[in-house]
Formats: sequence, structure tokens, C-alpha cells
Amino acid sequence: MKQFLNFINGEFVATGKTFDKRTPVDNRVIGQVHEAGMAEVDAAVAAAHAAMKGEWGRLSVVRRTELLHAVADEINRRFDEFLAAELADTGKPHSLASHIDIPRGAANFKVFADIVKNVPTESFTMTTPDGGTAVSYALRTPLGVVAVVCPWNLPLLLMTWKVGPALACGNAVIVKPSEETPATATLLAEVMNTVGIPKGVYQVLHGFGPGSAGEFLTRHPDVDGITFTGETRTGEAIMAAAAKGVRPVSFELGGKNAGIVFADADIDKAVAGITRSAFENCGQVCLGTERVYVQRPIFDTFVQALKAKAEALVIGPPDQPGVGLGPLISAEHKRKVMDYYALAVAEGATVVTGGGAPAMPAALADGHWVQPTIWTGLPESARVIREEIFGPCCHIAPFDTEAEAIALANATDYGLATTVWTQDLGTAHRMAAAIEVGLCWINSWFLRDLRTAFGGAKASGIGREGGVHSLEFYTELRNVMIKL
Ligand SMILES: NC(=O)C1=CN([C@@H]2O[C@H](COP(=O)(O)OP(=O)(O)OC[C@H]3O[C@@H](n4cnc5c(N)ncnc54)[C@H](O)[C@@H]3O)[C@@H](O)[C@H]2O)C=CC1
Ligand SMILES: O=C(O)/C=C/C=C(\O)C(=O)O
Repeated sequence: MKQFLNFINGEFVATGKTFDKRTPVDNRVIGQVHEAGMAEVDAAVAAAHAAMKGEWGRLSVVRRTELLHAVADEINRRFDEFLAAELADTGKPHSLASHIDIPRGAANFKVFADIVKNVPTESFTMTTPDGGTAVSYALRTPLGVVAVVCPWNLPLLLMTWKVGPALACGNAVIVKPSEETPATATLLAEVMNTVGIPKGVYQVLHGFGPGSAGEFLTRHPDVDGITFTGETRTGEAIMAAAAKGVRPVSFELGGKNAGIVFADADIDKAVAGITRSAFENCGQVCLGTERVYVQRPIFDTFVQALKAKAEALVIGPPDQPGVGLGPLISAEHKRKVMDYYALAVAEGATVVTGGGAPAMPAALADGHWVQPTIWTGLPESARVIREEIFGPCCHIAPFDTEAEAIALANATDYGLATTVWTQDLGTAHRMAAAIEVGLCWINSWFLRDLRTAFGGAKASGIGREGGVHSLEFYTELRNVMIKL
């Protein structure tokens, strides 16, 4: 049986306490995960500080960024192993993980290495009160030991999205992968040793949140900052932990994102786009669209077209040809999504398609499969429209005017992303300015340029990462003033 060990100070470390890792495809146990306790957290934090004071802290930016390029190259060299590990942990389609998760996992190291090497800091010259001159400039120093707490939906991609810039800026990281997806963070530890990243710079602690590695790590007084992607309520708990010692946090949290389709949109492109934004990764993407608003003249046509797309999705395991929809991550998450499917009916929804679990072959019957689901007819007050479900489902409602679409999109506590479909440039610009989100896609969805700011407004997050914005969190900015 595969053993997922912690990685502390350059060594793989077993603990006396393990839990099962099951694959979502058929619920078989595929590994034992070694849960880190307080002793392992203490050891990792001490090793991280030692690394910062040692060789890693003294490394030139050039050498540090060369090492990060080597990490990316080594991930690419072991691409098939990373892919197999991610597929076993998540059950997502091969086509998705091979095009998005693993390539982005590698790219996150190269992009931020290059950004750190090339971004200047500010400098000013001024006249002093005595008529002399002073020059000031900014220095960026690492934040220190950074806890990286990760979710299970895009495990390698979202973890390296934080580890890449954190290491590029000279920090040491301690990663707490989701208990559901321990594999790729552990595999990355092998890569770190192979390319010669000094011990203590990248460490992995497995376990759960409350009462386990997640809580112990984020409460640890010697952790200098915490970066987290996951549920908004977990963000609240981590923020409370970080308050002690006034430690900075960077959060990318949940969403209840609106997709808006105007009557002038290219309907085929809009339907294809919303098919992706509602159902990709079995709806387990925080950027996904669970509320769709369609302008009334094309409402019926759009609903029928999206229904046809949903029903054409092939549900199955990662390596099945043509598969478009994998399982949900866990039995617990399937229960949550199925509860929402039942709630939608109780709240009075019309089920356009789906609403249940598909019949699967006997070998897959214990997997966490659900049908892609579309509802219409709910009032905006329905819980299914207000709460993040994180499954392959959406509600579609009609709207008449641009002002109404804006009001509907903004009537949520969340503010992560939106996708707007229109061929009118004026409409596109006005919507982009009016919708309260961190990310606004026009005639596209999940189209990413890693140099741009990424994050959520309102209850969807704190701060932005991406490009130079990552440097704002992963470094301290020091101003140096020199009187000449
Ligand atoms: N990106 C997103 O927006 C994501 C949203 N979700 C949503 O969250 C729901 C719950 O999924 P979970 O995996 O349980 O998400 P979660 O937010 O509870 O867990 C994410 C990470 O935080 C850790 N964690 C949990 N509680 C913690 C605490 N008190 N202190 C420190 N670390 C803690 C977990 O062990 C995991 O590594 C899902 O059903 C889904 O709706 C889940 C994953 C990603
Ligand atoms: O960084 C990206 O490109 C993707 C981010 C997606 C999430 O944060 C998510 O689904 O949780």
C-alpha cells in the first residue's frame, strides 16, 4: 500500500497515526497518509527558520531562480508520475489534468522565478528641508516562514501557485495539502531533493484542519504568514488563528459566481463557455458558474442548448476515452451536493436535466458520481442560489435589462469571478466596471495570464496573488532613505 509521508528538513517522516486515502472513482483505499501532530509541526517550523538563516537565506536571486527553473523542468520530466498521482487522488479526466493541472504546476515555478528577477523596486530623489538631497529606494526581503494551506480541487496547481512565488521571494514554505489529495505535494518533495533545494525550504505536513496539522500549523507562533485557498468558513478560522501575533494572510475563498449571457452573444460560444464554467472538474472550481442569467429573448434557446451539452457529457474514470465529467472528491462531498439537489426540488426548482446520481457499471458503483444538473424557476432567495454548492450544477434565470443583470450578479456575499457573454463592447466594459468581483471574464472563462492579479472581493478573499501582486504578500517592503 502506498505510504504518504510527511517531508521535514529534507527527510520523509512516518508517524504513528495514519488515515486512509481513497480514490473517488470507486472508493478503494489506495494509500495510507501519515498524519502530522504538534511535534512534526514544531520540527518543520524550526527547520524552516534554520533554512532561512542558512544556505537558502544567503543564496543569490540568480541561483535561487535557477533552482526554481530546475524544479519546473523536473516536474515536466516526471510529468507522467505527477499526472498519475493527481488522477488517482482526484479521479478527474486525464484531458483536464494533463492540460491544466500538471503543466500549470510546473509553470508556476518558472513564471514567478522570472518575475522576481525582473521586477524593479521604486526609487525617489528629493530635496531635504536644509536644501540638500536625499535618495530613497525600496528593498524587498522575504516574509519568512509561510504556511501554505491547500484544497483538493486543483491540488498541484493551487499549491504551486503559492509555493512558486513564495520560494522565488526567498521564503521557506510548509505545505498542508488537503487530506483528500496528499500525493502531488509529496511527489514534489522528491523533486525538491533531486534538484538540490536546501532542506527545510519546502516541507509537507499531512493531516486535517481542526485539531490536526492544519490548525497546529496556522496557530504556530513562529509561522510568519499564512496563504490559503478553500472555503470561506475555513478562512475565518485561519484568520482568527493568524490574529494572534498579527500575522498576514492571503486568502482565496469561495464563490457563487454569476454567468451573464446577453441576447447579442455568439450563442454557440456562450453555451460552450457556460458548459465549461458550470461543469468542468465536476463543478469543483471556485471560479465556476452556479448562477446563470440569460437575457429573455434567448432564454429558452439557451436552456435547451445547455441541457443538450450537459446530457452529452461522458461521465467516467480518468482514462476512459472522451470522458468529460469525473467523480466528486469524496463521499462526504457527494452527500453535500446530493443534499443540494434534493433541496432544489424542495425549494420548487424545475429540474431541466440531472438532479441525481448516474447509473454506473458495477466496478465504479461505489464512486462519487453525480449527474450534471440544471435548474430553472427558483426565486433569488433560494438557498441553492445563495450558497456555494461546488458541484456540476447551475440555476438559469432570465433577465431583461443590463441594470437588472448587474443587480442580480451583485446580490451575493461573495465576489470572486464572473463570465459575461456579449458582442457589444460598451456592454462588456460597463459590466466589467459594475460587477463586484476580483475576476471578470468577457467571452471567456478561466483564461489565465499568470502576470495578472488573481483573487476575490467581498467574502471571496483577502488580497491578490499573481504577477507582481504575489510579491506584495511574500515579501516585506523596506524603504531605505539616504541623506546625501
Ligand atoms: N477553492 C475553493 O473555493 C474551495 C472550496 N471548497 C468548498 O469547501 C467545502 C469543504 O471542503 P474542504 O476540503 O473541507 O475545504 P476546507 O476549506 O475546509 O479545507 C481546505 C484546507 O484547509 C484545511 N483546513 C480546514 N480547516 C482548517 C482549520 N481550522 N485550520 C487550518 N486548516 C484547516 C483543510 O485540511 C484543507 O487542507 C467543499 O464542499 C467546497 O464547497 C473546497 C475546496 C476548495
Ligand atoms: O489559479 C488558477 O488559475 C485557478 C484557481 C482556481 C481556484 O482557486 C479554485 O478553483 O479553487
